[in-house]
Amino acid sequence: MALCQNRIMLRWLTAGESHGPELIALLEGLPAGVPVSLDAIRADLARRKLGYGRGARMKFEQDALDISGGVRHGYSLGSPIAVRIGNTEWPKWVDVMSAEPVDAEKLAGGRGAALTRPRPGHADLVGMQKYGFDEARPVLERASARETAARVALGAVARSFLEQLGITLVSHTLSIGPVRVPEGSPLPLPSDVEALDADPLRCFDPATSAAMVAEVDAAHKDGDTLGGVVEVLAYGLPPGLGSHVHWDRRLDAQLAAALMGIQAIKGVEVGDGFLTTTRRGSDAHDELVPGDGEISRTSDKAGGTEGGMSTGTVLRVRAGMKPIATIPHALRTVDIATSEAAPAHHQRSDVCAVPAAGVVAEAMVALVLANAVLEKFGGDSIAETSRNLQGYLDAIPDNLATTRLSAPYAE
Ligand SMILES: Cc1cc2nc3c(=O)[nH]c(=O)nc-3n(C[C@H](O)[C@H](O)[C@H](O)COP(=O)(O)O)c2cc1C
Ligand SMILES: C=C(O[C@@H]1CC(C(=O)O)=C[C@@H](OP(=O)(O)O)[C@H]1O)C(=O)O
Repeated sequence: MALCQNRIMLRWLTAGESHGPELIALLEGLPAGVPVSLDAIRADLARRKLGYGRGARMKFEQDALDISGGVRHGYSLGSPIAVRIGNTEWPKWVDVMSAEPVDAEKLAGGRGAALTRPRPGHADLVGMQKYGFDEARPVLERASARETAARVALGAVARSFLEQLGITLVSHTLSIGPVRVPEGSPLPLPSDVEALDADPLRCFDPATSAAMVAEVDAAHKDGDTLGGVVEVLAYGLPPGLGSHVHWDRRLDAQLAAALMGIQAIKGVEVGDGFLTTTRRGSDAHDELVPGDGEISRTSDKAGGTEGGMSTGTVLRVRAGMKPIATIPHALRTVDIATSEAAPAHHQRSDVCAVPAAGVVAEAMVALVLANAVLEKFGGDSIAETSRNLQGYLDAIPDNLATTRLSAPYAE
């Protein structure tokens, strides 16, 4: 949900635990007439499972998708869209996650055993303190990034809405641990998405991707885990989404909050972000030059926003993910049942989930941009939103018109 307190146009909520029967997601405020295809959502759910270094669960668990409201014959109705994603692992967890009380002997040992050795870096310990639990299961079930499947499903719908307006998103992996795509590498275009999804790490640079695979192998061998950085690009945005007039109307602030709301994301950059802080002002900004009937920017260091508003160039945001906290070579912790030192609990986990985080980041950016579009242009049907957008673009006076794609990225 966008940060904006008083002008939320698009609302979204998810529910469900990692090993519960299903995830539920609701999207409210989408205009009518947006194509919503179960196959397209399934394709995005499959993309979220991709990535070299994902754990065993990704191989055997299927996302059983169903839409139970808001869509008819492949198009949105304008009513709330309700999505269900069944966890096919559920039969193994019926007792452990039952909504009804369960006899204690059914939970003794195995999956139902109390998790009293909290993992440093996960939500376990502070969640127990805050919610008054004596073991980590009730905390980790909702902290788990299994929930991101629900957000990706809604993000696929938001992406379809944006695509109707000529706005296309691309996400890719910039770094895994210390291995990084060289600075200044070309940005992937919408036409590169298929190739990106085929890459083991969703990295656009083949040599870097090969080095990333080696890095994941090395971490796996050492019983360790890795983080990294993903980037999301949005092509085709109009200028003027978001606003400079108040903190919670700023598009960059809304994007940062949405990205930071993804499990394990610890840093967000817009455009060149922290690199810009090392430059002098004369080298930090995108100069404006007269173009062929339109004003052009000479570069895109800002990453597509100025003053909290989209500039109409390529939006470029990054999210930095910390290494996975469930580490085979377990970290030190305290068993809260005995107050003795102990290794943190570990059953299985991802070695690296950065490529998946890129797909989740893309979904979050899609939802924030869809909200920003609806805030600016409104519309109860996609035709009305589209008309309003075109009317706004047509009304920008010639002497203020800017080139939508800055030179290096234009297709
Ligand atoms: C796609 C994805 C997959 C993840 N997989 C795991 C995992 O297998 N094991 C784990 O401990 N954490 C995993 N995490 C991260 C935890 O969910 C996260 O660290 C935890 O909820 C605590 O939140 P925090 O890191 O933001 O403090 C994953 C995160 C994402 C985005
Ligand atoms: C299930 C998913 O991710 C899970 C996210 C996660 C965590 O702690 O965040 C821990 C792992 O779950 P488990 O402990 O059951 O193996 C991941 O597999 C998924 O992304 O669909």
